[in-house]
Amino acid sequence: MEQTSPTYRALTIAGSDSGAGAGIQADLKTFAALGVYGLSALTAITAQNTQGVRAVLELPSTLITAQIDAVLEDIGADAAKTGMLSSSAVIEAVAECVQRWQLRLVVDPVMRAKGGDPLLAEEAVETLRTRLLPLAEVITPNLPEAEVLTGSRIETLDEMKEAARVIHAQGPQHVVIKGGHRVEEPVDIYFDGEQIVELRAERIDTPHTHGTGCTFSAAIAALIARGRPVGTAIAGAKQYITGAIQHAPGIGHGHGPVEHFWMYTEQGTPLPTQEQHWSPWFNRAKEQLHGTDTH
Ligand SMILES: Nc1ncnc2c1ncn2[C@@H]1O[C@H](COP(=O)(O)OP(=O)(O)OP(=O)(O)O)[C@@H](O)[C@H]1O
Ligand SMILES: Cc1ncc(COP(=O)(O)O)c(N)n1
Repeated sequence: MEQTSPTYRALTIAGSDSGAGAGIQADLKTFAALGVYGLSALTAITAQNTQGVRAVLELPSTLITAQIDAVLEDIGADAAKTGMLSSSAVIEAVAECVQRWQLRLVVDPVMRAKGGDPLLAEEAVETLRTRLLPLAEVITPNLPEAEVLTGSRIETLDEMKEAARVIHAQGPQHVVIKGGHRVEEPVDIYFDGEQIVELRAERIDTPHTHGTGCTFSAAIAALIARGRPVGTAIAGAKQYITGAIQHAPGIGHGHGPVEHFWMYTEQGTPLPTQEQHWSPWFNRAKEQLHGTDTH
């Protein structure tokens, strides 16, 4: 088959969310929505829904390394992102792979789920800081994560800007402090080592923000994989996550997921109702079916 455009590839190294709003599932949907072929290396399996995390199984580090090596030896990745890494052992294994494969890396330093359940062991914060932060091209802490990484309370925009500088000094080339947890507007602070930029958006009044951090960091990785400059990738990801929250389908009884394919919907109509988009191949399927005994 004739190839019309390059196939961009991005790898997510993260945990599975059975509710599919966050984690590896959110990342793969984001990659697909942004036209990037998504690869995945699972770090942990969680039994989770929109209301909370019920159980967690961390996978052996050797299996995590084996997944990364398997996909990179064969397919390769133009960019990668990390999500839930759960322990020092996992972080060590992932850092070793990132170095060996020279990956362009977006780190979402996931520490807790939206409902407060821990997703990273406390003992692992130091390993995250010393082993992974220096390898990160971009890091995207939310406010509580930035507080842990800086050891300071962060409330005001000035404190967010100071935190971005402190975290930048720990190794990442680009720092985005996410403001989703602010009571006021969800302003994100972006520092590239020289300039501070405020990324502004209106607060959307909704409980459905499960997986916003995963989706945001996956969008940055996807846009980097597509060859966009890092600053453009970050600003683009902010627009993308804002639209995804705006079009959240409103499912589940807690913090519901966002709509990853929002820009392909018409006025927010969910995709499955738009059968005209798939009518060419679906009509072929119906023709085949009508050619047999089963209707
Ligand atoms: N209610 C909202 N309205 C508009 N933007 C939001 C809202 N909540 C979060 N955001 C944006 O979504 C992105 C993710 O931010 P957030 O602070 O929620 O990350 P997070 O806490 O890591 O997410 P999660 O842990 O739920 O995956 C940021 O760009 C943030 O500004
Ligand atoms: C497997 C996994 N990874 C990351 C998150 C964080 O996302 P959120 O804070 O929206 O719950 C999560 N809940 N589960």
